[in-house]
Amino acid sequence: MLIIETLPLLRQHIRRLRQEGKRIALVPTMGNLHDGHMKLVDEAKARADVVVVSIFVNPMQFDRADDLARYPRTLQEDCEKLKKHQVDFVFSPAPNDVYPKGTEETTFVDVPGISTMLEGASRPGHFRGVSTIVSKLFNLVQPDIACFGEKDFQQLALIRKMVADMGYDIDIVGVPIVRAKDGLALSSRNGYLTPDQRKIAPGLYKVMSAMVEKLQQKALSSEEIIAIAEQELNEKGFRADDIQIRDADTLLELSATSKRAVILVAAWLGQARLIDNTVVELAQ
Ligand SMILES: Nc1ncnc2c1ncn2[C@@H]1O[C@H](COP(=O)(O)OP(=O)(O)OP(=O)(O)O)[C@@H](O)[C@H]1O
Ligand SMILES: CC(C)(CO)[C@@H](O)C(=O)[O-]
Ligand code: BAL
Repeated sequence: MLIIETLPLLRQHIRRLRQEGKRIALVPTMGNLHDGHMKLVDEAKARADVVVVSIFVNPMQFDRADDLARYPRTLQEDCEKLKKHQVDFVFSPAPNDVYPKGTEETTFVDVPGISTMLEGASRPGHFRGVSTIVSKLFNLVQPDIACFGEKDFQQLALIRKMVADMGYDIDIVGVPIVRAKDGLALSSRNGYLTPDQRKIAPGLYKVMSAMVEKLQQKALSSEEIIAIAEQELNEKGFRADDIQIRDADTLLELSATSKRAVILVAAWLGQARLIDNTVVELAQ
């Protein structure tokens, strides 16, 4: 496994791989890798000749300086895990090389609509940062496929629209959420939880699962289901942030023609803002 830190060296290897006709998969990450990331890596491995994992804590997608400063950086442990999964290349560039002019003055990619709704409204500028860095990674790595987790449901929708709108010839693979045995979706930010908070954390999945049942029973309106969920979360010790039931295909409000709903939950637990989601097929 080769760890590459500079853009010219990465370009050199990509040029060679393309000349050799290799099929390249990209797995973009911010590091502090867990089994969720490894599932992305394994999917990539199964679909390509060469796997490139990028590890870059992208300053442009953080709307809060404290969130960026404390984001866990564990490059050595990450590389050991990736080596065990037979990854070929780790790309771990320095922020100054990715953004030589800083993040304010640089050219950006913005996906209208999706980038300002839901998580985009809670985290202003976040999705502009995501679409810009992913676009830059696509240009550098020139992958045939790229894997993203369904845990970041809106991010996956954003990337799919960017790829369609910009005409990238890249197959986007969505990978189902990997959970701990107690239901908690794996996430780097789970590391911010104290042992007591970690015991409360699966409550987010439980409340979300109860929302699924209520939605399928059709006895309550979406507003009523959301209000109950907020109350349940707050009673468990969370601070409910944003709870939504949307059309899974458009991310807009549910309508009579919606085929699938997505329940999106975001709640604070101590220092961690946890997110989760689940898709519900709607009987017509
Ligand atoms: N539990 C999971 N199951 C499946 N995919 C995941 C999971 N957690 C993260 N991913 C995916 O891994 C990729 C990199 O995510 P990232 O490095 O931000 O990790 P994270 O654990 O989501 O961290 P964060 O705390 O920032 O949310 C994204 O495509 C993300 O959706
Ligand atoms: C896709 C991504 C690596 C871009 O920085 C990030 O948003 C993430 O980890 O999901
Ligand atoms: N996995 C999403 C990246 C972020 O929270 O910034």
